Amino acid sequence: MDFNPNQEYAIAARGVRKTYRASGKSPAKEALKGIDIHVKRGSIFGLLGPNGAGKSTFINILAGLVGKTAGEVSVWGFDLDANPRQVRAALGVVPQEINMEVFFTPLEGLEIQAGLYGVPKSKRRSMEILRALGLEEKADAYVRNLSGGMKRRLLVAKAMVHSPPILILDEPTAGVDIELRKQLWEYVMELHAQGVTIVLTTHYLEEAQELCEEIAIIHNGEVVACEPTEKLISSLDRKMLMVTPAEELNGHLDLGAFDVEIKQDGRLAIPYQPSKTQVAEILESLSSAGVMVKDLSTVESDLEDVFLELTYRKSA
Ligand SMILES: Nc1ncnc2c1ncn2[C@@H]1O[C@H](COP(=O)(O)OP(=O)(O)OP(=O)(O)O)[C@@H](O)[C@H]1O
Repeated sequence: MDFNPNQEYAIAARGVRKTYRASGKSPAKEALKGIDIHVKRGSIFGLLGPNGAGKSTFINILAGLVGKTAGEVSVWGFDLDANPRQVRAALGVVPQEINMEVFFTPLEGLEIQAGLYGVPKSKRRSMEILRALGLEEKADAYVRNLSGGMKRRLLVAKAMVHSPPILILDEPTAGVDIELRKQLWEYVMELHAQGVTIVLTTHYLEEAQELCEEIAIIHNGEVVACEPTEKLISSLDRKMLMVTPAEELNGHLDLGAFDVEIKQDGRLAIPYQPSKTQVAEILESLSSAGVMVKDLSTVESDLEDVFLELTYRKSA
C-alpha cells in the first residue's frame, strides 16, 4: 500500500462521538463524547481507561466494526468514510476476545486471512510470522489444541498477514502469563523497530508506562489526558517522602499538616505536593515531633497515581 510518508499521523480522530441506540430495556448509551486522538507515525501509543470507558468502541470504529455517530477519522492519511477499504488495509487489529476458526491449522488460518486481504501467494509470509511468534511447531496443529496464550499470539499473527503499517492490540495480555507476555512484547517491539505504529489498550498501567511513548486516558467517553508518558507522570503534583527514623517509632505519629503512614518496615511514608511544600518543611515537622532522621528518599508518582487522580478529578 501507499505509505504516504508526508503524513504526520498514523491515526487522527477529531470530535468522535458514538451513541449506541436503545434496545429492549437498555437505554441509549453515549459511549464516546467527542474525542480527539492523534497517534504519531512510528510511535507506540497507549489507550488507557477503566472498564466501560470507551476504548473498544474507539478501536471498533477504526476497524470498521462500529459506525461512529459523529466526527472525523483518518487512518494513514485515508478518511474512514471516504476510503474504508484503504483504512482497513492500513490496520491490523488484534481483538480482545479469542474467537477464532477452529477447523483450520494456524498455517491454513493465516493463508486464508492473507487471501481475504488479497495478498498474492508470492508475497505471503505465513511461516515467517508464525516463527516470529514462537508458533512454528504448531503450524499444522489443531487450533483447539493450542493454549490460551498461543491462541492470542495467533491472533497477532493473523493481524499482521497483510503487513499493515499500524497494529492495534486491544487488551493483548489479559490472561496471558508473564513468559508469554514477554514473548509477545518482544515481537511487538521488533515490529515497532521495523517502523510499525503500535496502538494498544491495556489495564496494566505498568505495561503502558514501560512501553508507550504517548498515552491517552479515556474516562466515561472523554479523553481526560493525552500526553507523552513522561510528561503525563511529571505533570502530577505529588511525591512521597520516605523517611527511616533513627529510632523505631511505636504507634502513632502526628505531623500536623502532613499525613504520615508508618510502614511495616518502620519507615515513614509522607505524601506531599512539590509545588506547595519544601522537603525542609517536612523535616522541620519531624524534628518538632522528636523524630531523628537516619535516611530519606523521595519517590516519584507513577502512572497509577496519575490515572487515579485524573479519573477521580473527572468524576468528582
Ligand atoms: N453494542 C453496544 N450496545 C450498547 N452499549 C454498548 C455496546 N458496546 C459497548 N457499549 C457500552 O458503551 C460503553 C463503552 O464500552 P467499551 O466496550 O467501549 O469500553 P472499554 O473501555 O473498551 O471497556 P473494557 O475495558 O471493559 O473493554 C460501556 O458503557 C458499554 O456498556
